[in-house]
Amino acid sequence: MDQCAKQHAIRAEKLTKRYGTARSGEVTAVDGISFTVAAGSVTGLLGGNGAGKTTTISMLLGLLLPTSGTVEVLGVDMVRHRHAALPRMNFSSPYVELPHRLTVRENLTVYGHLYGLKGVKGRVEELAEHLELTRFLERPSGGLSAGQKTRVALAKALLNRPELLLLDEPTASLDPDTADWIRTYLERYRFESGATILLASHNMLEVERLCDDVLMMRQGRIVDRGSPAGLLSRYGRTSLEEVFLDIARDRANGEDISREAADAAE
Ligand SMILES: Nc1ncnc2c1ncn2[C@@H]1O[C@H](COP(=O)(O)OP(=O)(O)OP(=O)(O)O)[C@@H](O)[C@H]1O
Repeated sequence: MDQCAKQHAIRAEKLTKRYGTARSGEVTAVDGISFTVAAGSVTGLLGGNGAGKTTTISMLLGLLLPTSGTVEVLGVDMVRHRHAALPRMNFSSPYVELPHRLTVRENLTVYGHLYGLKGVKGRVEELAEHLELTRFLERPSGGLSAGQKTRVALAKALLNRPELLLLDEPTASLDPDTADWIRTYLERYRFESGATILLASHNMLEVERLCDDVLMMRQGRIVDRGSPAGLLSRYGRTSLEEVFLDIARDRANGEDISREAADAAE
């Protein structure tokens, strides 16, 4: 592995995705973005509804082909050789449901076999214990609460001990207590495994707490990036929520910030 791949878990160059729709013509969901994600970091992908976060994550996973540009994950070109990277990464989203009728154990076991794991039974039980799911293992997945489903989705995403974990809104629609539990779990997982985590989130407190680095998207472009503390100081704000609103509403306080932001986003 070259030095670059060791430093960067993700490297995207001029990544673009256009969707063609019969009714409204072409939509440019991701518009020539270039960015890196440092290995071992927790990086937040932020932006308003429709900014292009899910499309970006789908290209990182190799689920969507870019219209143009390149994307490298763990040193692997995801357009040409994604099968070399997929066993080393995983993904969780509250919007992707596991088959409802299968029990939690059956679902996790099926995924364990799909990932080609050895010792699937033991791994399922270990994760069930870590994520406090043991008593739900024989229950159909469809009958679980949102918080329980999120923990099952996370267990599925951790089965193969991923070096890169992509999370789309990991605490969406969870109560504050359950959301806090998930965040604490993710902090511990990152500390213990050294994994890289890229998370898309609309929860600014979550991002301030978990992320070392933040990529801000608007209309398919990365319009700023930096550490939460760096962004607060650059925008002269006391919370990331205010920074988010400044960026989402294109309300940079004077030209200096616009220029600094453009430099940071490069
Ligand atoms: N399959 C598709 N066909 C056509 N347009 C799409 C498709 N998927 C997404 N889009 C459009 O691409 C743009 C980016 O969508 P995307 O889902 O990536 O944004 P997002 O940042 O994840 O939004 P949200 O926070 O609402 O989930 C939007 O304008 C959306 O309408």
